[in-house]
Amino acid sequence: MDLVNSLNDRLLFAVPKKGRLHQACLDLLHGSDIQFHRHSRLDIALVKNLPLALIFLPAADIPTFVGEGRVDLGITGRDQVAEHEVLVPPTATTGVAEVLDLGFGKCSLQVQVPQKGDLSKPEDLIGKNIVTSFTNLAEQYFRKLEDQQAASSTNGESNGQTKLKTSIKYVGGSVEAACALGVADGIVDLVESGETMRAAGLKAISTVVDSTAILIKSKHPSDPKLVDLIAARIKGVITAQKYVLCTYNISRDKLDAACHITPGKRAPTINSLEQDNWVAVQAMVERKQLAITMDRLTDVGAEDILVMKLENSRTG
Ligand SMILES: Nc1ncnc2c1ncn2[C@@H]1O[C@H](COP(=O)(O)OP(=O)(O)OP(=O)(O)O)[C@@H](O)[C@H]1O
Ligand SMILES: O=P(O)(O)OC[C@H]1O[C@H](OP(=O)(O)OP(=O)(O)O)[C@H](O)[C@@H]1O
Repeated sequence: MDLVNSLNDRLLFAVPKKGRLHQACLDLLHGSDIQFHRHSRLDIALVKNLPLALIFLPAADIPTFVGEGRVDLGITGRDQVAEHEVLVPPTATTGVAEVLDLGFGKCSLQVQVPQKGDLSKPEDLIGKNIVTSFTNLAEQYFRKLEDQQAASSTNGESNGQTKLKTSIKYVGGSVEAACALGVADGIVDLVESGETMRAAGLKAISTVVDSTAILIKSKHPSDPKLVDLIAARIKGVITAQKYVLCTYNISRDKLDAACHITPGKRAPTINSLEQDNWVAVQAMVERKQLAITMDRLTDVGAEDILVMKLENSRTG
């Protein structure tokens, strides 16, 4: 099969080929009924049931391919998009547009320094050595810091474009080792639980950007209708993961209090029961609020509270 020719007339969708976002993306594709078979060692997979091809790329490269318009859609971290967009002028016709926040892959890009030592605030790192995988964001961050410092020492007159005093060096991974190895005074790296940072004897002193995985599209996708369809399917899966369906019985005189606790996405569904003055209520509840919602429903007199997992959804 001539794989490259069979990409013609297909929407191209980039997915992280490895790393922290890979499995969650595969689960999302599965939930969206995007069916494909990926041959081993091949980074392209044709989708069987839609005019779509998946391109498996490193998360860091996805904003470039989507931003240049070579690929129509992609999933990557907001941090990676921010790193790429630093170099895209605001008026450019290239670059990416965010379609949807996917909620997973939560982490923060933070400035970190050794726990033991004299460095305690970002300004202390001006003129020192920084190691990071996010050189554009780090340069932008320290440029702003240096400009602010220059402006305050010259009563507001900053000359803006002088050479950066802080040295920013790129490494592709294991950034946290740089301070212990004497290569850096501080690092700019991702933190989720903070375990990696603490294990390396580091502490965070500032946040450059907060991140989650996002669905992005090029500014001129080849098939905007198909982009909308894929986005709607993915949104359906994300919403189904975020909410559960809660049902309960309650007497009519307590209904107002109960509906206040479970207002649903639009409004709760209320059906009369055969028993006088009793109704059955059905409403979507955010999964993370579930336990507290059930406690409060019980307090106002709800009975027979049942919770159901959502398989998929299409909501407004
Ligand atoms: N610890 C983490 N917790 C949550 N999300 C993370 C974490 N680390 C990274 N991410 C997200 O995943 C994206 C890809 O990072 P990751 O380090 O997994 O990629 P990679 O360099 O391609 O993979 P690998 O590190 O396996 O070579 C990051 O840009 C960020 O958005
Ligand atoms: O706060 P934590 O939960 O410890 O997670 C943060 C770590 O996760 C990522 O690295 P990853 O493990 O993906 O490997 P890498 O260093 O090769 O990028 C990131 O670069 C941090 O090192």
